Amino acid sequence: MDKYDTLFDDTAPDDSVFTDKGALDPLGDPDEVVARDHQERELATLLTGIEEGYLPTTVSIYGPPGTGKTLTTRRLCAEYADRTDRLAVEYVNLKECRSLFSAANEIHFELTGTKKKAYEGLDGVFEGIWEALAEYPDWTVLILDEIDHIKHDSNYDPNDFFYRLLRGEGKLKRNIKLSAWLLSNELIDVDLRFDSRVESAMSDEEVFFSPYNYAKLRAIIEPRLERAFRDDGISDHAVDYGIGTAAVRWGDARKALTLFRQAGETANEESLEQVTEDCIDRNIETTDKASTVEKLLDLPVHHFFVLLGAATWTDTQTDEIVQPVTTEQVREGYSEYISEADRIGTRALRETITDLETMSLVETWVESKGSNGRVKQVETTFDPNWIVDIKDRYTEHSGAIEE
Ligand SMILES: Nc1ncnc2c1ncn2[C@@H]1O[C@H](COP(=O)(O)OP(=O)(O)OP(=O)(O)O)[C@@H](O)[C@H]1O
Repeated sequence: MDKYDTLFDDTAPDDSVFTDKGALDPLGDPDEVVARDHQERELATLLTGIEEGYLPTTVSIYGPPGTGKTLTTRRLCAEYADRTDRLAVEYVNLKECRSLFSAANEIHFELTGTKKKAYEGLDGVFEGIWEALAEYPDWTVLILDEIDHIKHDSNYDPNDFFYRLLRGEGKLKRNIKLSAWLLSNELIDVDLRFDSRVESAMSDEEVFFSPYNYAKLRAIIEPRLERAFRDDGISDHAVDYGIGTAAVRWGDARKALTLFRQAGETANEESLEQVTEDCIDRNIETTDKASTVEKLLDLPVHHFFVLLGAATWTDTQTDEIVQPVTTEQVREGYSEYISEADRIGTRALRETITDLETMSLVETWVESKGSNGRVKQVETTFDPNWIVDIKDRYTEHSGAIEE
């Protein structure tokens, strides 16, 4: 027996509580969309509009993470496209796009399999998009996932992107019937503050995905638990408790699946016969932390360092992080990380704090300080050590500038 035999022997699951752990993979494609009847009906009504010759220019599909927006929208569109020759559906995820040019190019790539060169600019990319769509069926739904990752960049602002997408000359000239379905956590026009020409080109259609309550989460999770765990691999109490906790804390199916997978791993590590409530309890914070860290790593550079600025004030005696802090302290903390030439001004910093509050990463409130007037207090909604711990990872991941 060589060292690898021993290694594989040691790590092979032994009396595992799982029979098919993959059933808890949130990226896996479930057989059925459940508990979204209302949204499925709304989306189907929009799609069947082509039978009367109408699809809205835009549909805003929004709601918190893990509420089934991507799954439901893609599934509905694919099912309908299978039933008619008149509709094509394309899906593009914009999460990794660092500029508006690259976002448009990603759409171009999805339609043609090729990318445009930078010198062709946004106009060149959109011309390529319209040329490609001219060969498509009568109607096209373009699903743009994580559209909230689109931000102002040094060459274009989101209005330039949307105006071309909705009212591009090449589109009007070729009479292309394109409906852009915009998936995001916040309502996109509120988030990006569109100008009036973009506002007027957008339709009012909105479909909201609310956080899952206990009953809905149970309908989604229970069939997956049955596949994932062996008979008696998880106690009924743990199932109730895990789903209840996930519904109250997050309403997010992705986090609920992750919580049960990690709880199962804890049971295995401790050679337990069953996943218990205690296994669930011990993984709640891990699940919270994993999803917060993912969110933090995706923040734009100044948002990240402003937030870090709010998380790095320490007590000189105990070395523990102190919160809440004032806006002025946030600014000082932020200045530690970003060189003077690259820093944003006070007004932009205040707006960044407001953005962070909208993303539920900080809470703020105003306190009266007697003769010193009223002072805004800022506190992270998560353990501040989490952002301190990932500073280097963030810098590597984003190529951010540091002093
Ligand atoms: N209604 C549902 N029926 C079955 N599975 C679901 C449902 N909702 C969510 N899930 C599971 O949760 C996973 C995450 O859902 P989905 O990606 O659609 O969420 P989302 O709202 O688009 O999230 P985000 O805003 O983070 O992109 C799905 O891949 C699926 O495994």
